[in-house]
Amino acid sequence: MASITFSGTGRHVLPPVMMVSSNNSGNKVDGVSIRKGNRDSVVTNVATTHRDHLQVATIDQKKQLVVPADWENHVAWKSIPQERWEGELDVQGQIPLWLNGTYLRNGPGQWNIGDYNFRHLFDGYATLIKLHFSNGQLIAGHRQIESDAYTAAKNKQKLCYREFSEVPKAENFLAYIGELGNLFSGASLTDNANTGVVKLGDGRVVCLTETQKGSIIIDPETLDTIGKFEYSDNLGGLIHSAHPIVTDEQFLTLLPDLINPGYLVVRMDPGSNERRVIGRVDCRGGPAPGWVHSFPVTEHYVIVPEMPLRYCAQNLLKAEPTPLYKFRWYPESKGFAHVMCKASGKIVASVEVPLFVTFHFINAYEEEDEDGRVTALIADCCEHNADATILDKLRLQNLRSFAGEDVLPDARVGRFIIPLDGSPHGKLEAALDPDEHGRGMDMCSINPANLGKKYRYAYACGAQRPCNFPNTLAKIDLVEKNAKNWYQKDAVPSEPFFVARPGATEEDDGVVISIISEKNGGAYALLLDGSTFEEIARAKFPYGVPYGLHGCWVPKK
Ligand SMILES: CC1=C(/C=C/C(C)=C\C=C\C(C)=C\C=C\C=C(C)\C=C\C=O)C(C)(C)CCC1
Ligand SMILES: [Fe+2]
Repeated sequence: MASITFSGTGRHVLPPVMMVSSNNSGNKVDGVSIRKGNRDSVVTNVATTHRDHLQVATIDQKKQLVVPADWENHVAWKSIPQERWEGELDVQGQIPLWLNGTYLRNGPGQWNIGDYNFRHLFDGYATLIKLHFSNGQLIAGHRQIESDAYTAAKNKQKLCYREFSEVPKAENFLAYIGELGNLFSGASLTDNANTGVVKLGDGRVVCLTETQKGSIIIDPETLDTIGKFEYSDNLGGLIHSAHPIVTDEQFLTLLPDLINPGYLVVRMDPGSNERRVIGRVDCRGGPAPGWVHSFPVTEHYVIVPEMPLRYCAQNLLKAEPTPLYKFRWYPESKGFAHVMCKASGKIVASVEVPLFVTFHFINAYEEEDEDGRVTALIADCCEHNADATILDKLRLQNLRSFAGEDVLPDARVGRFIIPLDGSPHGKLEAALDPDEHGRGMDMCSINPANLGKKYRYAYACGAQRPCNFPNTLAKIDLVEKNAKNWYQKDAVPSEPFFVARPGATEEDDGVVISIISEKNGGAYALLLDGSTFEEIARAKFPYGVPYGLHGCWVPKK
């Protein structure tokens, strides 16, 4: 393997040892192996170019290694240094004594196999973090999820499954033909459950991604991988929404149908592995269903968003990523919102809406007239101004290279107004002035007691510009239409997750948990007061924790 160090004049801290690697002869970070005791010597096989103040070192295309000179400092985009860890953290401030339980956060935390570097944020192998709160104390830990994709990569030291942007290279033509077969059967799709984690009504904790096979049961205490969550029905299909709606009573999700463009709306009861069909929505645009990373519900309805960013079979088959990865933007196919009655499965509205791009719905509720009749549904989401280029902005090279440059596309709280009176069109507008949260907005949570109901507060990551990635935590007041923002220079915070105080009557009575990755290689757990949005406690990790995606709360039994 090429032994490389960084060119340029800056000092480089020796990065930590990587796990997906069998070679212990040198230190490695994201596959970059560095000769011990000789950290500032010459790069092998690497060309250095200068872009403004940044030095970008690139290696040959086959290895895809792109190492900006300063990326090694920001721990947000750096693979986690070891496979597992657990220990008590020193707490500055006061953890509320009522906060007893475990916060779990999932996300892609390992972006390399040996010296092979992944390209996209969403490619990384799932890293599960826990923060266990008990009587004011905090035990933290992390562990890699043992998916088939991760285990195979570790054992064979190569990519074996199709990730978000990474595709295993076929060794010859026959292998390529076999690969195509594997793609159609789903065998080559990843089960790398790196996106979310949910606690089902029966207590099982499941990590999820977009593939159905990437539903993996874990132990919330030890973070052990228990095994696959096998759906026992015959509904088939390969993908589902990465964000099911999960309550103590039910699990609702969408199964996109790529053959006959549409979606099945399905429900699963606690204790069961069998999903039952509530109803089906046929797409109104084509040629494929829109990507449904998430969807919203109200008390009585499921809203099926049909986004013009649609799954794309050709792109799924390609060996090299396209700018929109497995998707394609079809503005001419338009955007729609379909409304299905949860009880009957009937579609009660299907309206055309302005073009939109969203990964995450925040919440939805029913608007009533004075006689209590539901006249419209309101659905809020993190909306990227109908600009799908956000996907490419989340390439690791962009995240690592453009820190501090104002390249994050604008985003807003997109509010859909979906009439139920038979009108053919719905509306989409900003729920508040996007400048309130720096025109950046994603990774949201609410008080779960308000799921599907009229609500006032959303917590999300926002932006303090200039930035290339959301870098604040925002408490958004949808009634007063303003936001409180938490910001710390060079910090990359993950999704602010709201935990309600037991017995609370106010919507924002609780704490907000986030994990902050720091430029200097550090990381800490942060607790903000859900009401004042002031810091109440922080606890430093003894090692760098990268950025992660979504979390859940497992209360003490
Ligand atoms: C989409 C498909 C796949 C994989 C998807 C994965 C692994 C993750 C998607 C995660 C998303 C959309 C997270 C969104 C985060 C948004 C952020 C941080 C925005 C910030 C901007 O302001 C498979 C599994 C490869 C299968 C095909 C489809
Ligand atoms: Fe998500």
